[in-house]
Amino acid sequence: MIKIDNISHHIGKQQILHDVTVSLPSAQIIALIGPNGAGKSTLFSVMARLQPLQSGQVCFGEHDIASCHARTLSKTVAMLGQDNQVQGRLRVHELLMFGRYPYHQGQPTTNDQQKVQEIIERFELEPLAERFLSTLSGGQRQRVLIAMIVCQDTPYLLLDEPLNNLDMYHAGRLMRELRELSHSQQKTVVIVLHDINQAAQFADTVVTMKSGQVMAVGKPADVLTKETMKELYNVDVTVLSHQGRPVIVDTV
Ligand SMILES: Nc1ncnc2c1ncn2[C@@H]1O[C@H](COP(=O)(O)OP(=O)(O)OP(=O)(O)O)[C@@H](O)[C@H]1O
Repeated sequence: MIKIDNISHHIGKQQILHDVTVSLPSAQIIALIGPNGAGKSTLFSVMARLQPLQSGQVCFGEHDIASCHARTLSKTVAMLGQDNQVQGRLRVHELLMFGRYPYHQGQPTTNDQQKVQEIIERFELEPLAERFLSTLSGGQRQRVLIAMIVCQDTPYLLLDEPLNNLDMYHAGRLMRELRELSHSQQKTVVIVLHDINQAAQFADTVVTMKSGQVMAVGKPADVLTKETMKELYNVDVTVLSHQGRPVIVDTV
């Protein structure tokens, strides 16, 4: 379980997060949704200790981020941010091996090589494995970055808009792979999504955020309602149902 307790965060004089308190269940896909500027990325940065914890507490299972050793944290939580700079003169398989760094500390073992190969196959990256990152398209680069995060093999993954640049096939493939990882390997995947229907189709739990606060937590069918969409995005929608899950149609 991820326990987020009373997290407030200021940047300069502006308060970005207001007493965020939420418990997120393990071994699930948890979609974090909300309008632009709601504080989703800021919350992720605080959780992954990329920004200092100003108040409150975050625990990934038994690990409290305030006291957790850096190497332990890097084996516990992996995060894909929105602003990813990658070194173009690296080949894809070399970048994936970077994801294994917390384990090999610069000296990869056969186990690390096997893990990288497994992820290359799982994410259908064989045709790209020898390519330099500088030669990849935006969507290909995004797929490789996500694969690197998965190579880190942490029980908790924080993915900030991973579907950016992905076409319909690769977006669906990724969401299915993440669901498989969460259910068969008990990984807890928290994923910021702007595509509400991806959240509706794949999430086990949906968390909504607005103005630096958590508004609701629950199953997609309970949270993704006409009223919630109006409150969050000021958009009028029709909510249909497909195989027991909501489908949101913008009806403006
Ligand atoms: N470095 C910064 N300096 C000042 N304000 C910032 C900074 N970083 C973020 N903010 C502000 O904090 C608020 C929350 O931003 P954040 O990136 O966390 O939102 P978000 O929910 O991830 O948005 P989006 O969906 O647009 O990615 C926004 O109002 C943003 O302008």
